[in-house]
Amino acid sequence: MLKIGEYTFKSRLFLGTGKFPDFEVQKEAVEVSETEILTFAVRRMNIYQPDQPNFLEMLDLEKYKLLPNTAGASTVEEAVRIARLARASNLCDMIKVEVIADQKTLLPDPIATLEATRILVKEGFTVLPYTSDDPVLARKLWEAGAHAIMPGGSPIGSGQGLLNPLYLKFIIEECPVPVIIDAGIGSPKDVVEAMELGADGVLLNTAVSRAKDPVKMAEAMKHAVIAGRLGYEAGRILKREMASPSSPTEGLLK
Ligand SMILES: CC(=O)[C@@H](O)[C@H](O)COP(=O)(O)O
Repeated sequence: MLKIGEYTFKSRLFLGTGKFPDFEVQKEAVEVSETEILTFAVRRMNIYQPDQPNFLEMLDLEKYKLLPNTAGASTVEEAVRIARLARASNLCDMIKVEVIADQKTLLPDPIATLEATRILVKEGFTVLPYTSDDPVLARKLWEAGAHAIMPGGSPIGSGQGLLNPLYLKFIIEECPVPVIIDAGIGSPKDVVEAMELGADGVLLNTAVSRAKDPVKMAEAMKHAVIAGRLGYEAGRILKREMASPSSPTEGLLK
């Protein structure tokens, strides 16, 4: 079971809801993934235009915990305002803090992310900051009270997988709260790698929504999370340079 703040989840797959070809495919992909946590940009919601179509209306919201995110924010003030707006709209008190510093790399602003995290923790939110793979910053975030840390595998939407598994491992080993690898996942192989490193979960969007068959990919990601977690818990063998026969020959009659 995955525990974040006061919430408990069976699934360790967090699914983003952007860029699906249409609502039907999105609904099917979400269902088949068996995710329990859906993230979406508050700015993308039609909070101001309730008459406009809204993908949340397609889903059985009893089955999912919503994780609004502050995508689109580039300052502390914007991120905090978006989080408050999400809570005031009864979306959820969990918030993924995303403060983007650079439009080319979509890398997060470390200082603003830390500051927004401090403010939102004090206001009683369950806070999950999206961060880079910097272990020092990750420490500062959980010291500030973040309920989970979400380091990026590689730039958002790039599908490059885990560029710095060593630093991600440092974060995972030190962090006393769950670590969710967020962004840059390209295929189920990347998910297995993240989970085998010991990540508590993965958050992905583009790899599913832009796959040739998003529904099939959502199912593949579900299995990858389970396989990677099982592999981590089972404990892999050590890598060795030399071969070692699968059927030991010692003790056999000559
Ligand atoms: C949906 C969301 O929160 C994204 O900002 C997230 O970081 C996913 O990134 P990918 O699209 O690379 O999976």
